[in-house]
Amino acid sequence: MYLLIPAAGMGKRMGSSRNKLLLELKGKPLLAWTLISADKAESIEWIGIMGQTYDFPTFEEIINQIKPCKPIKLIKGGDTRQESVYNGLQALPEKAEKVLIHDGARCLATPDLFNRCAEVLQECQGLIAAIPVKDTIKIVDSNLLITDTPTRDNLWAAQTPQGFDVKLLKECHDRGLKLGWQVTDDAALLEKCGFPVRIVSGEETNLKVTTPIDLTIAEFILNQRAII
Ligand SMILES: Nc1ccn([C@@H]2O[C@H](COP(=O)(O)OP(=O)(O)OP(=O)(O)O)[C@@H](O)[C@H]2O)c(=O)n1
Ligand SMILES: C[C@](O)(CO)[C@H](O)COP(=O)(O)O
Repeated sequence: MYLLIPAAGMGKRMGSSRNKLLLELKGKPLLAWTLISADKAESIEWIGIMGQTYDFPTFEEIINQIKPCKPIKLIKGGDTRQESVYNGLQALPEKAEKVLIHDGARCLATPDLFNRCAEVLQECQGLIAAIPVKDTIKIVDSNLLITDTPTRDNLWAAQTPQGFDVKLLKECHDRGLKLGWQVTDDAALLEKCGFPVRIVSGEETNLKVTTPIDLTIAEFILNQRAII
């Protein structure tokens, strides 16, 4: 299975002056934790990382320290996650038929989650890891007045890995580019094109490190894992 890791963001919500994936968590950059887990997943045979070119020297240092047993390719990222994934898809080896895409910022995903997604992807064209929403969600208008309360039973919080047939995902990305769609995950492109996307049970601990409090929570989770 081929894996693409979008890692070209800025981390605005983290308030960081550099790519948040280079911030340290228990003595290692966030990206290192993501790579270590992907490298441990037996189902993954090749890893592409999309980054801004000015971060490549630091990415190379991280890779040299981890010494992954899989080939790693650095790919120039874009201005949005969507563009970064688009570039990643163009850089896949020609023989790649299926691909998993996993945010560099989801640095706590376990090897088991990668393996489970890879296995299910053998039987479908598109999937995402997701977990049932625990809160009651409100839809609000521009005046902060509630307009609706969707039934929680139908609500799932999207995570990554997300996995797809390479040819189909490329077609959906091309269509999105042509029609100016802006989406925050790859599944949304398949949805808009009318293709089914399956849910795979995600992990509650698979948070996306987005704001400063997420770093504290991620450290707590890693400390718990070290004890067990
Ligand atoms: N131009 C971009 C923007 C985001 N990403 C990646 O997409 C993932 C999810 O994005 P997010 O958590 O939103 O990261 P940032 O864009 O860095 O954060 P922010 O939106 O707060 O600036 C991250 O691994 C990020 O590096 C990317 O590859 N290319
Ligand atoms: C793909 C994703 O991680 C699923 O939760 C998320 O949509 C990334 O979006 P963001 O807006 O870049 O945080």
